[in-house]
Amino acid sequence: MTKRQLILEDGTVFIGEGFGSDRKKSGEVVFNTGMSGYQEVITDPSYCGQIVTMTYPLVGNYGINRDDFETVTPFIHGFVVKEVCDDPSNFRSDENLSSYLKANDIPGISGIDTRKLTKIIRRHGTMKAVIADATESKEELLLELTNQQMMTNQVQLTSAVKPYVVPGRGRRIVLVDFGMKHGILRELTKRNCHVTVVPYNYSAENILRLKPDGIMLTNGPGDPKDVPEAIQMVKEVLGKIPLFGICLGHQLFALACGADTIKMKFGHRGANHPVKNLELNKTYLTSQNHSYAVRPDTLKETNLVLTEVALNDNTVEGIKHKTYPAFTVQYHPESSPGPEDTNHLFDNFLTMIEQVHAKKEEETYA
Ligand SMILES: NC(=O)CC[C@H](N)C(=O)O
Repeated sequence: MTKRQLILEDGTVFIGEGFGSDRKKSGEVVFNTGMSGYQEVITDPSYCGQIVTMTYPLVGNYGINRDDFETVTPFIHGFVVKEVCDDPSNFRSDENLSSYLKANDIPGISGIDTRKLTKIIRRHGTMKAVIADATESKEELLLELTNQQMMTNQVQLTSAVKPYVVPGRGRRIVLVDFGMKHGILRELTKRNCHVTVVPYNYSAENILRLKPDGIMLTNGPGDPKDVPEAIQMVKEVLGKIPLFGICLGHQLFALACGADTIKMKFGHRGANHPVKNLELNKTYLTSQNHSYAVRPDTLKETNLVLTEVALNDNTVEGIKHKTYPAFTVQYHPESSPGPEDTNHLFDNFLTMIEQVHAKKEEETYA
């Protein structure tokens, strides 16, 4: 095994063993607290450009299988673990983690103190980092890293390029793809929806032309303010078609309604984030992956209602429109990976669509 190094922007150096690809790559280093679900994490496009470290100490033990991909092409820039398992044991396993990362050009580093790394990120906030061969000069790598810009406009890389249809016999949903996790598509097709997936910059006019029963905004990487086309589109479809948004989709909806977003110090990434639904007075365990959040103080001047908050730090986790059929969540009701406590939100979306249709019919035939 080759010795590799992980260098952080603040000069901290971790030496470990390489696995996966042996190329040098930099990115924003973040941590995920899930105890399993590494395959879904690696293939979640919202991590585009990030180096992900898992806080759970053993990763790779059930291998990589053909079922759990969240996208075909992974977008993460590096993977950091305490211990990597090269001999997975699971009936679904097709290959080990290292060979999967190697095939997808993603460098990995193992054998480092991931608790220490996580504590540094928590104290300092997320920062730039690079994974490189241990023989490379630390000073030069650090200089290179300091001069590098954090990645922006990642949605352009992760979104679908052209629209496509996943046929079904149920309600017609336009799914605006900012870097969609396949879990979202799965939840819609499971409910027989006829889904038209469209790119991030598809106009409101073109969406309305498809005569959808509902519009869904997916998750996606980076800063929501990097996607002004989508904010404009949401403004134009709002009130016309029922809308549901997840994660980046939630942030874009908030911006379109006049609220603001901020970058968090180190974000939320994991499979056990407690969220309280203020309307139902119920707490759910949720799967999360976000760096940005809606500013609660900016909701006052909008037509939005705060519906859910994170119990760990009061982050805005859910909002809805006061008058229009539209609601969004910051967390992942499609889970993958994580608990399925909030899977019913897809049913709520379809119920909302039925109610809008029933009302329209009533008005037409009254
Ligand atoms: N998973 C997501 O959609 C993440 C949204 C946004 N990129 C953030 O980091 O906050």
